[in-house]
Formats: sequence, C-alpha cells, structure tokens
Amino acid sequence: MLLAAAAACRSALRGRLLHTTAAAATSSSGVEGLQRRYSNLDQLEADAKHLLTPQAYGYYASGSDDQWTLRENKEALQRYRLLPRMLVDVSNVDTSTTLLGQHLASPILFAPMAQQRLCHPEGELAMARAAAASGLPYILSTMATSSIQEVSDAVAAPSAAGGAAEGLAWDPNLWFQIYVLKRRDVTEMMVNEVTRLGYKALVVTVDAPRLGNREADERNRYSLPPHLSLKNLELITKAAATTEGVATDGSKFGRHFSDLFDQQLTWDFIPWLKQASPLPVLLKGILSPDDARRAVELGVDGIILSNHGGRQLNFAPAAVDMLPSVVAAVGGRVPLLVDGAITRGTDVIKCLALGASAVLVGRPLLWALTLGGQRGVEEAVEMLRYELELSMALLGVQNVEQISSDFVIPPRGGHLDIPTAQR
Ligand SMILES: Cc1cc2nc3c(=O)[nH]c(=O)nc-3n(C[C@H](O)[C@H](O)[C@H](O)COP(=O)(O)O)c2cc1C
Ligand SMILES: CC(C)CC(=O)C(=O)O
Repeated sequence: MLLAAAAACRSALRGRLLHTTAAAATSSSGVEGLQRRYSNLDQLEADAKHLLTPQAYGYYASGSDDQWTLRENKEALQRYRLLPRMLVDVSNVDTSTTLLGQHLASPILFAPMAQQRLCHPEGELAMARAAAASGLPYILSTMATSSIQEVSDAVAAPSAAGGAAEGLAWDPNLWFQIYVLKRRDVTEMMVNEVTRLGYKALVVTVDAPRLGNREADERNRYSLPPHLSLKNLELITKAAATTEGVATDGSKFGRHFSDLFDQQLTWDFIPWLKQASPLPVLLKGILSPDDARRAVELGVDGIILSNHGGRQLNFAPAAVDMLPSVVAAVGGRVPLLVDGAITRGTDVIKCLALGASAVLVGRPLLWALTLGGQRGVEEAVEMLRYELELSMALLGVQNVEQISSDFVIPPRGGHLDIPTAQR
C-alpha cells in the first residue's frame, strides 16, 4: 500500500517535473534556473534521481561490483590540499585554455556518456548545444541515442529553440568517442562520418573490452526503453550490429555490449586509426605509466586518465592518483586529461596542478540535463566555471597556465607506490 502510494507520488512528480524540463529545454526565460535552486553540482543528483526511473538512475549512477573505485574517485580528490599564494593581482582571472590547438572557455570537456535520451527527450542534442553555448568540447559516445549526423546538425547554428542563452558565445566543438566493434567496417564508417562532418578529435575508449559488472543493472533488469535506440549502430549499418535483444529477460545488457565490442583489440589499432583519419587521436581509460608511454610512442595525440567512473575494473585506482607517475612517463609530449568525480572548481585546479591539461565531467551533466534540459546543463557548467575562476583568484593565479605543482600538497605518505618499471 505504502509502496504503491510512493510509486504514484513519484510518477506524479516525474510527470510534473518532466514538463518543467521540456520547458527548460526550449525556453530561455520563465524557468527557475538551476543556479537559483542549487549551490553546487553535488546537489543535483538527489533531485534528478526522483525524476528518473529506478532503471535509468541505476544505470547512470552505479559503478561495478561493490563500487570501491566509484567511492575512491571522490575520496582521492579530497586527499589533496591546495597551497595559495598571496598578494597577486587577481582582478582579471582567465579560465580559458588551448588544447590540441583548440580554444576552450575553461579546461573542462563533456565526458562521453551513452544513452542521454534516457533522462531528457533531446538527450545528446541538448547536451551538445549546451557545450557549444559554453565554449567546451562535447564528446559524443558511440553508444548514443542520437546519431553522429543529428548531433552535428544540432550544433550547426544556434536556433531560437536550441541556441545559447543570452550572453553565451556559440562555439561548437564536437569530438567522437569510439568503441571499437567486432564489425571493424562499422567502426570505419563512423570514423569516416565524423571526419566528414567536421568533428575535431577521436577518443578511443580502451578500458572496456567487456562491460564491467554493474549489479544495479542486473537487479533492475535494465534495458533501453523501446522508443530509444543506439542511433549510430542503427543508422550507419542496417546490417548485424543493431540493438536488438538488449536485455529483454533479465539484464543481458552487459553481455550484449561485450558481444559487440572487439575483445581482441590490441595496440595495432592505433596505427590503423592514425592512417584512417587525419583527426587527433586520444586514448581514454589509460591508468598505467607504461601504457601511457607506449601510447605516446605509437603517436597518440593525447591521453585521458580514467577508470570509467568506477564502472569497469573495481579496485582500479583513482585517475588523479596516477597523474604524477603518468606525467613523469609522458614528459610533456602529449596533453593529459583526467576524469572521475569532478564536481568542484577546486577539483579542476587539483588535476591541473598535478599535470593535467583539462578534465572531463560526466554524471553531474546528466543530472543537470534531467533537471533543466539544455539550459540546466549550461547553468551547471557555469557554476563549475565560476567556482574555478573564484578558486583561481583565491589561489593567487591569473590564468590556467600558472597552475603548477607548487600549488598542490599531495596526501601524507605521497602518491601511490607504483612499481619502478612503471614510473
Ligand atoms: C551513464 C554513463 C555512460 C557512460 N558511457 C560511456 C561511453 O559511452 N563511452 C566512454 O568512453 N565512457 C563512458 N562513460 C564514462 C565517462 O565518460 C567518464 O569516464 C566517467 O563517467 C567519469 O566521470 P564522472 O565521475 O564525472 O561521471 C559513461 C559513464 C556514465 C556514468
Ligand atoms: C552502453 C555502454 C557500453 C556505455 C558505457 O560505457 C557505460 O555504460 O559505462
């Protein structure tokens, strides 16, 4: 009885708030802004959870196994301290930066995340527009619920419905995340398509030869709702690689994707990809300094240190903790990016001080999209950018280039004890 009442209440709330969300996605005024309702990105999840089905929330929020790595991502960041310098003129603080020759309004990228239409009818389109309005790169996932072409069209020009809120510049910068499929011809078609459409970089995810064990998805028998599909698989080939059969009885979700992925993928893929497209190639999911060194030797243009938001190998370390040894191995030859539980301006500063050129933000953007559509995401990004600017002023730096290891104090006992060959 109580459960039924709670479910009815949740469903009513969802209906009401989804209406608000739809309005937020299309109108630039009259909607109470995220910034007025929330003080920081950590506050978004609890309310977003109420708007999502338990299946969708479980899929977005969870990590693998008992989620040690998921928790560690947050805790690792909190172990670092910042050491401010005083009496610096901080009347003008510039958060902008340059990455792979591209201008970024701040050192923040939208992490690739699959299935964004689960939380908002415009999904990836709204998210990509918010990135364009914020002057930041949007990384489209292979497993998106919008196609490569649709996302490209969505950011082509700011329209009355989908453009930037007043005062924001419009600077579309699309990147594409590649899951290498057994059907290499499909992967090749995607690479050709994004190259043709002017995407600016390729991100190859290398930490998911198979999908991690997400127990929530098993419990919830998670599956993509029937009105949604993985558009890139569907549109680019009418052949075998479709989403058919994803989790109908019990969760076959993990197994389905593991079957699609090329589990035999090795380092030979990098030279293949480098000759297949002129775009810069970054590897996402590297944690070991040896892997980072090898990637650089094979000619990658950047490395994203990541444990996939704690969704792949449980007990993998937090990416931020691996930064110092990867920095030593790479020696400044390519930019290093990092992700995992970044929600605060001070988190961004810590990563930059440890040697990253920029960070990726994941789940908080999904919560913002759920709560406020495109405008909600724009506001969430602005909250983070503003925190970054303020924290830079309090740290005593005027621009991103000035953030160095002089400003960060590692946890007592130093960094992780990495085997010597890996340093
Ligand atoms: C719902 C969800 C879907 C994701 N899908 C992808 C994906 O398709 N490709 C990928 O490389 N990473 C994917 N990731 C990992 C993110 O890109 C990112 O590494 C991770 O979420 C860490 O950021 P966060 O802690 O800010 O969420 C996904 C993460 C989430 C939460
Ligand atoms: C559909 C999945 C393969 C996307 C993903 O990377 C994830 O859920 O972490």
